Amino acid sequence: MSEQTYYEKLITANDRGKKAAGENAVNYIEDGMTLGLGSGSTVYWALKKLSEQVKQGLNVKGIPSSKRTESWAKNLGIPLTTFHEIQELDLAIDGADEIDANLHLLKGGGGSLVREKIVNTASKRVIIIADQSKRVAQLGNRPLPVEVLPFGWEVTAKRISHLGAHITLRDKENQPFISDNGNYILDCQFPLITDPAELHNTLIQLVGVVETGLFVELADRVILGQDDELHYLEKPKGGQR
Ligand SMILES: O=C[C@H](O)[C@H](O)[C@H](O)COP(=O)(O)O
Repeated sequence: MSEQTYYEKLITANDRGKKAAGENAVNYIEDGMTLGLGSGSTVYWALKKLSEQVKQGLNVKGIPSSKRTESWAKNLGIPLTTFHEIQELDLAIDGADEIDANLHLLKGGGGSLVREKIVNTASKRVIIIADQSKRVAQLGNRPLPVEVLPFGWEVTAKRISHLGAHITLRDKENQPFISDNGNYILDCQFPLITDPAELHNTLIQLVGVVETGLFVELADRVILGQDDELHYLEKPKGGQR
């Protein structure tokens, strides 16, 4: 079964929620905008809807946050640009693996966290789309993806484990998973994460760590879907980008 056919099966309420949230996010796109195109199965639906509007004459340009998104966008006829041409984007639309009440995110389930963070931080506004199951009281129910340099990854993993995490080197078909940037991903199961900013700041200082999947104060709005029903979460007042 192709990846696209798999996504389009829409078996569960959460599958249908991803579609509803992804399609709804396209309402925030205006003619002439430059877009950050996030990664994952929820973003797939946003791209599909966006492609319909592009066919009807909407003028936008996007920067994809993964090779997979780039290939989808090309197949769907969405015009692309690069950071060589433009360094600030109007709006990024991206998925997430966990979302807490402060709109802090845990991301990287698909291994695209580095490019996603570059794209999101380059965007004036970030809208996160997800099914309702991604909403959590506290981040860290699932392992935190951390992208690391392959050289000496064992040393980096040991240092992270000293911070209290159980580490698994992500694999794909019995080989280490390689990110779009040629790096490894360590899936780090911490006890629940009480202070995402502090944990990110600690991890990012370790030599060998390229980026963490903690996205703190980056999301401006979250659209959560379950079946056809949508719920919106706004960044708490006083939050900064
Ligand atoms: O690396 C992957 C990304 O962070 C995705 O945005 C995240 O895993 C959510 O993916 P999905 O929409 O497939 O649940």
